[in-house]
Amino acid sequence: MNSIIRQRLFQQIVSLAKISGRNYYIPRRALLYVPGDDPKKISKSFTLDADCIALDCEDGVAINRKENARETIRSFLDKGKPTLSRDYDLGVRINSLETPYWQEDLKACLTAKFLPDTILVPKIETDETVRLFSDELGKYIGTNQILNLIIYIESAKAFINLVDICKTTESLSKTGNFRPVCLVFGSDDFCANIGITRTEDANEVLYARQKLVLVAKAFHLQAIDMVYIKYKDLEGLKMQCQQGMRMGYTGKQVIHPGQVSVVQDAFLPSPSQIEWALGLLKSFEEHQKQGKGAFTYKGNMIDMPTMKQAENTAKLARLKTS
Ligand SMILES: CC(=O)SCCNC(=O)CCNC(=O)[C@H](O)C(C)(C)COP(=O)(O)OP(=O)(O)OC[C@H]1O[C@@H](n2cnc3c(N)ncnc32)[C@H](O)[C@@H]1OP(=O)(O)O
Ligand SMILES: O=CC(=O)O
Ligand SMILES: [Mg+2]
Repeated sequence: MNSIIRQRLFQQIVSLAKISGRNYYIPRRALLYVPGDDPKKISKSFTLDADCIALDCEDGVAINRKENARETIRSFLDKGKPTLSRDYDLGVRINSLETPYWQEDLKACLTAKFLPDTILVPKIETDETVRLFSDELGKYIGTNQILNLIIYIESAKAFINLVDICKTTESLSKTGNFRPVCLVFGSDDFCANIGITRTEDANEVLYARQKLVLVAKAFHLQAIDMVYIKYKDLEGLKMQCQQGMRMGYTGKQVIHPGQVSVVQDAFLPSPSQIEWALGLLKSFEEHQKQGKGAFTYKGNMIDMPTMKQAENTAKLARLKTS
């Protein structure tokens, strides 16, 4: 029941934003990977209600299927983006710019009859890579067309260069034909890169996971959390979503249909959190009028920072639309 109420709330907010004509923000709570060489899975992905579908040319596709993946993706794009009951983001994850595949991947999707909404670029390690991507994009699409760009940070070197990567991306986007929208924490590649393996509590990636959020927020980007590869364990997935959300993540990568609704539910505030936030904000306003900066609400001392936290909760839904 709670999830139905939250889903309705979410829909209402999206509709309101559209009516008011504000710049429409695409929420990406679940970013679902679909192997690009699997037409059956691609068709299925359009039935799953995921906020973001990433047709994958990269690690979900075997080396000897790269060509097949880009051709399959192109044939789906040629048919046009399927209209679903609500808006979603349709993207293509190309291969890393360090590989011999990425230019063909980009060409295949940018010369299709209909463009994807978004290009997801994995394993970006330096701002030079962003320049290279921007130049290549400019060969195919005009200045009146803007694609969303999702950047993957998944190595030690990428973390060292993260601020430069974001600064250059922001600056190039002012004149280029892309708009940076998200940073993704590629935890699995990150672990491989620094020579460790993932554990259930994810303590080994804590610093990197937090750093990604910090920089994403500084550049007004959405932060997409790591994949939960034990895809049949939905309780574990929910706990990891809540952990990520508490850190400031706005969404999570998913690999299986069963993960979509768990993640999308987890990345909305619960009705009780919304009620708490709205009650607190009302009470704050009344106390301000009485000249009281600090007061008690439901047993807790409230002042300006707590009010701002309540505002964050109340705005979370609005954040998805502004
Ligand atoms: C670290 C990273 O880079 S993560 C990104 C790269 N990895 C990926 O993209 C992996 C994506 N996921 C998958 O390929 C699959 O989910 C697997 C291999 C993990 C499991 O696949 P299956 O054994 O087919 O799972 P399962 O049988 O439970 O699937 C149930 C249904 O969902 C479909 N399905 C499974 N995964 C997906 C998906 N990612 N997208 C769309 N549909 C899917 C199956 O085709 C099947 O459909 P059906 O019931 O109509 O026959
Ligand atoms: O691309 C994602 C990852 O975890 O690696
Ligand atoms: Mg990766």
